[in-house]
Amino acid sequence: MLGVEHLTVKYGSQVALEDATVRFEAGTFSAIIGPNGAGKSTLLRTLVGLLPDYGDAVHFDAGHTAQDCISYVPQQQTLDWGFPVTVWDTAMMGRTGRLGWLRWPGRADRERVAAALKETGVYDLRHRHIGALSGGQRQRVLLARMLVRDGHLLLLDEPLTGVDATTQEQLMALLRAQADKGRAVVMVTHDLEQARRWCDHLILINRRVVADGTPAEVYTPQNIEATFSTSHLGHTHAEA
Ligand SMILES: Nc1ncnc2c1ncn2[C@@H]1O[C@H](COP(=O)(O)OP(=O)(O)OP(=O)(O)O)[C@@H](O)[C@H]1O
Repeated sequence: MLGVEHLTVKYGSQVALEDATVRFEAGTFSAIIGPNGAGKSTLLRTLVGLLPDYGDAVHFDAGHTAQDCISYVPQQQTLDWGFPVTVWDTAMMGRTGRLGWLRWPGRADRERVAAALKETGVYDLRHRHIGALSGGQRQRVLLARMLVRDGHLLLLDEPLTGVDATTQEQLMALLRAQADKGRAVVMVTHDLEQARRWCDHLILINRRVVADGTPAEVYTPQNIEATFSTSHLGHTHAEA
């Protein structure tokens, strides 16, 4: 449904990803796993279209373009939580557009937002400003904003960061259910155990794709060693 072929991404002289070829299918919950600096966010950002220089390496199935089918949830800490909007308005942005009111929300939009906030467990907080939420509550609001877009492809960058164990399980179940409805769900995570339990497709990366397949195929001591034995965090040009 969506994939990259022979993708190499450089930031200046630094190689963040090298010759990566991966594919994500509808009805599948995929996890991209690797250490800090492995290129996970870079892969996701390329898929979303945030690195337009590499757009040629991204492939969609016929009839789709990125804009009409992707719902992207960036890392929570990259967003401005001081912005004076409520939980309700933030979720509504998933339908009406981020900058201003591209169109006035109608009854169907309000019903969709209410349902998503209930599904993610933050409906009772809908009048609260997003700055006054806990980390786990913020993550739930981001998921609600993703759900209301009703995209076919859900791409999430570390959705479990700062979330307690009970909430993590709820969020995983919610994403699993989205895949079971026929959507392609792709999550970046550090949590190999969690991914193994909930996902049906694992991709281990450490600048290169180390392993790609079902949890049974991928989850081997050799693959884990090869993925996590070296971190590319802080790699310099000389090291690369
Ligand atoms: N905008 C940028 N400019 C320069 N270098 C960058 C940029 N973004 C990422 N990098 C570098 O590219 C490499 C891959 O980064 P990326 O964010 O994709 O890794 P990651 O696997 O998501 O890491 P983490 O688990 O720490 O979030 C890192 O070495 C990082 O320092």
